[in-house]
Amino acid sequence: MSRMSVELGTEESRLAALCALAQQTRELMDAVALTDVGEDDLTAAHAALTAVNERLRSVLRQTPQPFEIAPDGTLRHLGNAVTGGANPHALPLLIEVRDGGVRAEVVFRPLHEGPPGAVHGGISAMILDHLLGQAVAAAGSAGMTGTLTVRYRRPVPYGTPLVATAEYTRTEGRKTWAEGRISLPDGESLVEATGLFITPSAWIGA
Ligand SMILES: CCCCCCCC/C=C\CCCCCCCC(=O)SCCNC(=O)CCNC(=O)[C@H](O)C(C)(C)COP(=O)(O)OP(=O)(O)OC[C@H]1O[C@@H](n2cnc3c(N)ncnc32)[C@H](O)[C@@H]1OP(=O)(O)O
Repeated sequence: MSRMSVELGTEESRLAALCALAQQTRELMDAVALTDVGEDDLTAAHAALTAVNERLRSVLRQTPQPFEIAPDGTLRHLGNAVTGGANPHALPLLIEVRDGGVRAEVVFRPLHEGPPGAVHGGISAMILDHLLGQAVAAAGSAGMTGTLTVRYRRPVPYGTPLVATAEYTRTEGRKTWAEGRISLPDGESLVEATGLFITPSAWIGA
């Protein structure tokens, strides 16, 4: 039996197929947001999607893909709304941990529109919430967001490569603070955030 035939049909192979479906779904959502086809095409697409929807709903989980240890030993959360490869809502954001902070390259899409021609402020806040949370987790103080303060300095464009970064700042007991921003590649900051994250007592057995 070849190595390929052993891997096919494993859970990892099924998860890869699920992530590919999620990516196709993102592209579908982008197409729905931008399509300018006529009513006949819209009606036909609706019928085709109804059939796909019914097929997928024939077997449903109670919750999205879990937070888990991947076969390569890394933590992953394929169901996460910001980073999850299996979640069509996620960009998905790929976060690197480095130099005492976290960093991700982001290209927002027309799907994320808030004010005409710019990204919705809630979407920017969501990305920063997650990135700050990841920065405190990387510093060893994982927690839930208690407060998030966002300063919107410039409209955030979609279709443009941007950089999002965050760093741990300090800890007092179960409270940890972090700060971050979404910037243009030249470093100009568009949105800045500070956040307080609280480690629930249950996570530390306190
Ligand atoms: C075993 C599992 C291990 C898991 C490991 C995970 C690894 C992570 C890896 C990768 C990270 C990914 C990154 C994700 C990022 C995304 C994060 C989100 O979007 S989180 C969703 C939005 N946030 C909520 O839904 C919170 C809802 N609120 C709560 O659950 C509680 O209120 C909580 C945990 C925040 C606090 O509850 P209490 O019971 O633990 O804490 P009390 O005892 O009430 O307060 C402790 C101290 O904190 C202050 N405090 C509490 N809530 C506050 C708040 N909202 N703002 C300011 N201060 C607050 C209190 O005044 C108190 O301060 P004093 O000690 O008296 O000085």
